[in-house]
Amino acid sequence: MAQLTAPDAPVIIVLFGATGDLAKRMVLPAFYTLAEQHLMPENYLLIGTGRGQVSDEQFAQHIHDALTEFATAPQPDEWARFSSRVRFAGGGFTVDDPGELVDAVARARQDLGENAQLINYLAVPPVAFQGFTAAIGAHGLAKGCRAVYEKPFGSSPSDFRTLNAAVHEVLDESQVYRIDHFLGKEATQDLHVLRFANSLFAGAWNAEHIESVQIDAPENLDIDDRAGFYDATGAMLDMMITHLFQVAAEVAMEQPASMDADDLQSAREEVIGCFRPLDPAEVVLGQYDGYREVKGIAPDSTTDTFVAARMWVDNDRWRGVPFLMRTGKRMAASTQRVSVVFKAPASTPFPIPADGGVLSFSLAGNGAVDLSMVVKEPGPGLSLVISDASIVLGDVEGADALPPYVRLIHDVLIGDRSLFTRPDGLASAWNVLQPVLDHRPAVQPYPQGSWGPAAAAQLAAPGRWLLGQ
Ligand SMILES: NC(=O)C1=CN([C@@H]2O[C@H](COP(=O)(O)OP(=O)(O)OC[C@H]3O[C@@H](n4cnc5c(N)ncnc54)[C@H](OP(=O)(O)O)[C@@H]3O)[C@@H](O)[C@H]2O)C=CC1
Ligand SMILES: O=C1O[C@H](COP(=O)(O)O)[C@@H](O)[C@H](O)[C@H]1O
Repeated sequence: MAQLTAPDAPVIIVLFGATGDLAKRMVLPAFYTLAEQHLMPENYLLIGTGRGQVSDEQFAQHIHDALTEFATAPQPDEWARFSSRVRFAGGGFTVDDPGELVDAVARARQDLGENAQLINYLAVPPVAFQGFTAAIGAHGLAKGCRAVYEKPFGSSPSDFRTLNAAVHEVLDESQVYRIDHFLGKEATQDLHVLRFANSLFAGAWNAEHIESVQIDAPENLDIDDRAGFYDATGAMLDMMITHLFQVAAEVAMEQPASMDADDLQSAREEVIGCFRPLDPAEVVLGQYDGYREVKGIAPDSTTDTFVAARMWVDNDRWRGVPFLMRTGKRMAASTQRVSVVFKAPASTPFPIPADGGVLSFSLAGNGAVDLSMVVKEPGPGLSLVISDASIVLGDVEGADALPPYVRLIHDVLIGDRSLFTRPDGLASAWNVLQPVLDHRPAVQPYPQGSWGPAAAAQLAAPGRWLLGQ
């Protein structure tokens, strides 16, 4: 891959939700990493904003604390350079009252020049997207800006449509960057690279050769201190309609005309239009035992902390191939694996073990690609066994893997939208979910540390989930 470079033009970043959970875990450490790796432009300012009154010094200290807790404690020289570019504009930001933000941006423009690229980063809960977008329009911060929206972009099909229309009243689509950080993972990008660069897989990437696709993202994590957000969201929206659908689209898409941002984005987002609306009978929802006792969760909550689904892709390439998806909190393991299970050969001169041909991608960390194959057990007889070969992406020669938020924020800085989602894809994703929203399956309990409700195993029949059973 081409070496990443810093943009030339000065940048002003306005970070909404700057003292929130996502900001401290991911976004602020990502900006610091970009600065440390000389991937920020020479001149930039980072303006945090929120409803409270926070001084520039307090905000800088907040970032320092976040780096120390969630990344690594910054080196004094680098920190001095970074912290001198940090500001905070408090007092909230609404259509009626811009608080301190408009003045802060005006001062930043005086310092950096009128040609500075403005980036509005909305690291706030989805419920706040619309109000901030309207205020960005009302107070003159929309013209020429790039606007980054966290996920989920909307909380229901109608909310998505309303939000999308409200965003387009203020911003042109080309200004909008909807983040799905699974698209920024190294191994997710290998889903398309490996396939389109190796004829070994390109020719076999279809229903004739593939038996099933499994996208499995169990987590043993709890909901930490995100009870309010999580109880209103649940696993289906937090993970499935967002991350797992985008990863499914990376597996299922047709070859893009080129690797240009528009072509890659089109190939991925268009195939979501072929995902068949889910049959509620092919969806299992679960809630782990003890969830309702978590602080901040309603005692009668029916929120899903687990979802498993069997989805079908209605096009010639994928007809008849189940896409099995599963994710949940407080499960037996934390892993993120996409497995392409190849069919056994139609005729063989010997009986072969099951599950021999599996190409799988570990999306966690820097990622890995694993191939399991049937081989002869070395020795005198003809005994067949399954053996694995693994490519750890971080060990590939020349590897300089970037964490997903670093990669995606860098893409925003240089104006590359290829790894961001598009409204047509999101509209299709909501359509796929609609039957389950209309006829929601009952939420079944499951023990903490398990693989979810027993009914989920049935979705994989006559096969099985490769992980955990
Ligand atoms: N946390 C995580 O691990 C991840 C989060 N995300 C996404 O990031 C976004 C932010 O999540 P997270 O940081 O956890 O959320 P938080 O609940 O921590 O909210 C972030 C900040 O947004 C401001 N805020 C909250 N509610 C409102 C409101 N109604 N109106 C105006 N401002 C508000 C608050 O700032 P103040 O009080 O200063 O105004 C708050 O500190 C969400 O869309 C989430 O889905 C995505 C991936 C992972
Ligand atoms: O967006 C989210 O993703 C995380 C999992 O992300 P990763 O960084 O571990 O790959 C998930 O735990 C969280 O609930 C969800 O909001």
